[in-house]
Amino acid sequence: MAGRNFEKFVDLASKIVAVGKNYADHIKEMGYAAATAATKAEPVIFMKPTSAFITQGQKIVFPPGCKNLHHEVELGIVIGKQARRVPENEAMQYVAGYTVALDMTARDQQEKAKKEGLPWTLPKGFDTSCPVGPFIRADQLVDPHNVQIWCKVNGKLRQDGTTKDMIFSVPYLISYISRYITLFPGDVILTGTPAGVSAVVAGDVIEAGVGDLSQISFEVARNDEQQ
Ligand SMILES: CC(=O)CC(=O)C(=O)O
Ligand SMILES: [Mg+2]
Repeated sequence: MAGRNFEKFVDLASKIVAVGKNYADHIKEMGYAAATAATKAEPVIFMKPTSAFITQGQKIVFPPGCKNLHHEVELGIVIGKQARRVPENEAMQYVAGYTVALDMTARDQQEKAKKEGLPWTLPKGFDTSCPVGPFIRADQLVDPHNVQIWCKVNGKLRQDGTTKDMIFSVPYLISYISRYITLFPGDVILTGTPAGVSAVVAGDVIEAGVGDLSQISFEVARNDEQQ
């Protein structure tokens, strides 16, 4: 990790690994069955392509056919060195830092996929579905399990959570994911969203942050190819 510049982690990343159902209040608002001791050992994992990344100055664009686009604010973990089958008690050594991220979700298309037992690749992985903020060095966020994550739409607070409420911790997630998928420097893990997800329309401005350490502002645009 030493000597490597993670300010532009988006250019280094080879993948985005996302965690679902990591906050009990979001599990409840989505109408999912409550987490049990059994489900607690098994986080929900899905992926977004790196073409989903956008950074400040770019716009979030509705994917084709989507009529219900949701914001999900999440703490992003930026991986600092190759991680394969990492034990939980060593996992924090693999963290270069953090960022604020939006897991933009075509909710109507995700609900359809869920009903049909199909993957969430397009509802979660379309171009512009992963806006990210500035890099936060690991030493700037000493306790990633005690920081506010928030999201406003047009100045109105919609999500106001704390990472204290994550069901699966940062080291658990790195350890769990790296048992199956090797993580590389710059890769980003999205750690799940708290309650308050809601719909946005073209012209809305979404602001989000991890405490006051990393903040973003993105405008939502319609898709000009929209039928
Ligand atoms: C239901 C979801 O969309 C899962 C997810 O992304 C989450 O953050 O939770
Ligand atoms: Mg999410």
